[in-house]
Amino acid sequence: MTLLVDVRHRLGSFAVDVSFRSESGVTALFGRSGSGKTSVMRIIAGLDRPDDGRIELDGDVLVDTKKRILVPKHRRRFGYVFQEARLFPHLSVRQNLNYGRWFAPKAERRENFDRILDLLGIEHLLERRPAKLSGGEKQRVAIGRALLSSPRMLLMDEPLAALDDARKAELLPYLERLRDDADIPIIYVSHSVAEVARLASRIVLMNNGRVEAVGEAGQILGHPSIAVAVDRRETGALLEGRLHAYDSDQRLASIMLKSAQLVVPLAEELPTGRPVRLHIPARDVMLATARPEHISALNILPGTVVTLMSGTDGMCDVEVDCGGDTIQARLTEVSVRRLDILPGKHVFAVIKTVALRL
Ligand SMILES: Nc1ncnc2c1ncn2[C@@H]1O[C@H](COP(=O)(O)OP(=O)(O)OP(=O)(O)O)[C@@H](O)[C@H]1O
Repeated sequence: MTLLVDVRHRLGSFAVDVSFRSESGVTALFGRSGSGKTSVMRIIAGLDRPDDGRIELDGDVLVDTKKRILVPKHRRRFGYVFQEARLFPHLSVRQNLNYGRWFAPKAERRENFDRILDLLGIEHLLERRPAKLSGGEKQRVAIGRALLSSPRMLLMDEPLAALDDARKAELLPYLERLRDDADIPIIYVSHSVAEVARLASRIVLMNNGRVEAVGEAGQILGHPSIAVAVDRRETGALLEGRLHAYDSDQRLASIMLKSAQLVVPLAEELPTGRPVRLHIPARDVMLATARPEHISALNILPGTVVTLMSGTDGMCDVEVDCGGDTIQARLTEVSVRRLDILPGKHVFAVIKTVALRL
């Protein structure tokens, strides 16, 4: 699946001018509040007509202002999930789900009801009314309803924003399953680095109505331009690995990276071999020039300094290659000078275990 977006649109004093391509998997529209994410999503959805531009999905032209083509919203066959679930309160979960199914063209009304119930873990909720569901359960039903319309693409606008942290944590694994098993491309609007780090395959970084950068999630989250979207405190490296082992007594998982291993807190066991992602904020990484001893940190990785990027705040971000994975550490300029940190120097990256979360 390839979505091509190249549009310009004025909203009062705010101007949207974006151009990007999105492939399958989850493409996150990521940026600060007011950067224009929802405005772009509305144009893709067909809720707003852009002043100028083109949108194309797999060669199918949805918008071409020059040729006066504007495929209406209901013909675009997209599924939508918003911040709030917007379920019909007077209908049961089963009836809400069937409502979604009704929108699928008959020829494409795939018999995937059971598969979707299983994917989202909602089979036990079928006879309940929305008022008797938690926020996370409501969102799972809303996602199920969207999927049952056999959409060509799923548009999700901050689907976790209205949930508390516990419910967010509960819903995230379902969104991961959706990404990995449902075989449907997703455009996901978010301003949360934790969500995007966990879910996005690609990131379209938005700033003031424009695209600041586009690329693989790890590449964008580790790039200095990410500062337009997140506070510097949150920036860091995104690493991919596999669950190697789980210690249920200590509730610690061991994650195999390219060649290094990390220990990460994990409340519930996951199958070994499962791919996982870890976002390691640079502020939670220290550097030492000799292997530290008598230290509480469980994660001490040998590596080689690759680059140094000085900020304007007396801090310096140091990239360290640890056996093929690049980790970022934020140090004061004073420490950089004191330890004589330079490209090529051998160091040990010390990562606080409790800062890591799967
Ligand atoms: N219909 C409109 N008329 C005028 N200005 C608008 C209109 N819709 C949005 N805006 C402005 O456009 C800018 C971008 O808004 P948008 O909702 O797209 O941002 P966002 O990145 O999705 O933000 P948030 O994360 O807060 O939802 C904001 O300054 C907003 O006030």
